[in-house]
Amino acid sequence: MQASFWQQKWQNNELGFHLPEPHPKLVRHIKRLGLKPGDRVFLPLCGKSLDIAWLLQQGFRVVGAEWVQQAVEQLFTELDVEPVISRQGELRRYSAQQLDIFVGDIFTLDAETLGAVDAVYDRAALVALPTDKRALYSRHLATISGCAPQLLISFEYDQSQLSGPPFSVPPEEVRGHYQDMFSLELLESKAIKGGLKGKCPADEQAWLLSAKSQ
Ligand SMILES: C[S@@+](CC[C@H](N)C(=O)[O-])C[C@H]1O[C@@H](n2cnc3c(N)ncnc32)[C@H](O)[C@@H]1O
Repeated sequence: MQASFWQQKWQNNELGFHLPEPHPKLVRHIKRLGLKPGDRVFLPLCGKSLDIAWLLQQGFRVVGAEWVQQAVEQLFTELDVEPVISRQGELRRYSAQQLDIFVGDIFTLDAETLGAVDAVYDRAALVALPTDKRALYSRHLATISGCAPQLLISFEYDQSQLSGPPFSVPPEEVRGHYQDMFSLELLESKAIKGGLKGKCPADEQAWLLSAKSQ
């Protein structure tokens, strides 16, 4: 997926992925990340997800990465917060109290720029990337986050029935990306009511990834 694909989605307001409420699996499973108030949670490919506002309300700090500036501007408008905008290498950083969003390609974000994170929450990030990018992404994410514990939400469906994104990333693929660095626990797997995009039978899965001790 090129930047232009996502730019167009945002420009045309084709935001089927954007939920009108915090993701129920985040709300249900956040405790498993073992976070304390003030801890910093990283949301790769964050869009303007309402999960961000929810995490801030729970007393966490949030850091995100998002390619499309329009998405980030909408996020800050909807939060009713004025960002301080600065340049950081190839990225722009939109900051406010407790919140940093890096605007640009996540693959250009390094650990130093990202800063310390206590957990990663991946919803519609791994599954938004095409096959050839997912292995690169999972390694990059683990590297820049220092193998922070991760709550990952993925989809599994018959890829021949629907072209992504979101792509089907079945359990064996999730394990293939992460099992050398993390212990994986499948927290839940449930059929999506009405199917994915109202068309295709699909399961949505929540995973807890905990770093293996070195
Ligand atoms: C499917 S949406 C999910 C957004 C959000 N996580 C949510 O749950 O609503 C994927 C988002 O990732 C952004 N994106 C795609 N590729 C990216 C990349 N390489 N770097 C940063 N953001 C990217 C897109 O612009 C889009 O907003």
